[in-house]
Amino acid sequence: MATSFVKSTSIHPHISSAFLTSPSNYCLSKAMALVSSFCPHPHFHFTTKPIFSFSSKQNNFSTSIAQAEGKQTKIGFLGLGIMGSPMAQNLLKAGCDVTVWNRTKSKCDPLISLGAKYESCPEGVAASCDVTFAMLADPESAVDVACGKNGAASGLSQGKGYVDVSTVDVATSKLISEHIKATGAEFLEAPVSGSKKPAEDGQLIFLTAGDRSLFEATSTLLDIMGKSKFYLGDVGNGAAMKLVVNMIMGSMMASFSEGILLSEKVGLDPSVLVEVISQGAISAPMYSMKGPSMVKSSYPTAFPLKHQQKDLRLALALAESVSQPIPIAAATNELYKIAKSRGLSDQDFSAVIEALKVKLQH
Ligand SMILES: NC(=O)C1=CN([C@@H]2O[C@H](COP(=O)(O)OP(=O)(O)OC[C@H]3O[C@@H](n4cnc5c(N)ncnc54)[C@H](OP(=O)(O)O)[C@@H]3O)[C@@H](O)[C@H]2O)C=CC1
Ligand SMILES: O=CCCC(=O)O
Repeated sequence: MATSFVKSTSIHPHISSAFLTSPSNYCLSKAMALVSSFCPHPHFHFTTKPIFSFSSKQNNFSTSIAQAEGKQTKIGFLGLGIMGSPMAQNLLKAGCDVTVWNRTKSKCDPLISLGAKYESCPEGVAASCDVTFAMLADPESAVDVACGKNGAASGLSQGKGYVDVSTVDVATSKLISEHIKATGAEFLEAPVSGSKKPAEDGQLIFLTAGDRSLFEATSTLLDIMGKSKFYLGDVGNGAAMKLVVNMIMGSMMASFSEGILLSEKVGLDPSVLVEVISQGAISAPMYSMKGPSMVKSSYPTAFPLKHQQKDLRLALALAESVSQPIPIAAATNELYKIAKSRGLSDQDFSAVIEALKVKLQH
């Protein structure tokens, strides 16, 4: 059965909710929540450098105890793209000991300047860390980084953990899990819902599955990077949930694009359409966030279009595997393929609207 956990801010009875929700106190309240949600693990303890002094009577844990033990958890992060960079940065800002690697080394530099350590290959990161996170583009890169030459698996052993937060398909996640577990290490898949801004704000939603003990041991870290986490059972369930969510999202964006262009063609102001939608039953943050720039044909990249098409492709294969018809998603996938063929791969997925633009015939 799935279990969901929302980060709690009811830390201390004497701290008012106004204090906790004040922007200037948000980080403090979040960090306090994290300390109170600490879960012990048989092999390693996740501790962060104290950014303030706080003890929780509930679990008898305090940063000072962890310091006295002199065992700061070492966290690895592989893949520093749009998502990986802010996620790793949030771990660093929370005081964690972070070691990074990225295929293009220059993307490590901003994190190194914030205090991150660097290793020259995934194997080196996994060997030097207690738990290693991976945020990679697609199934191919996720497998390569985890299981390839000098991949993370070569540096793993019993007592370590590997958490893959990339969006991949079920078979890929199971394959990675098998390789990781063959080393004696634990595995958790944990794809995320939420884009660039939620990643920056530590507001992601983790869809996890795999070793429950690793889920519990890393919950403090997931809470630094996210606002909630779901534990969904066996490896593959997190990947499947993520693909279903992104299949819906891709179709929503395609339908929204059609609406914007149709409203314009019949002489309506598409900005007013965006406003009307925002007040009604079909309102969604995505429409309000992306609509105004789409109306101006501007697509600043948060979620690259190529990744949305990848997710639709993987969702179609998932549906095929269980003979579930998904005709809307199939048509939507074609639209994203057209957008890719028009050179829009690296733009935001909202640029799919460009695939629907036709020149008027006179
Ligand atoms: N952006 C978003 O809003 C969200 C994205 N996701 C998912 O998260 C994952 C990462 O997304 P995002 O950060 O946006 O993507 P980016 O394209 O910005 O980053 C991709 C990362 O994968 C690395 N990479 C790509 N190919 C390889 C390879 N062959 N070997 C090693 N490393 C490789 C890139 O390295 P390099 O820098 O060298 O290119 C980079 O670090 C994807 O699975 C995506 O679907 C999930 C939720 C939201
Ligand atoms: O995989 C990308 C998801 C983007 C989002 O949830 O806003």
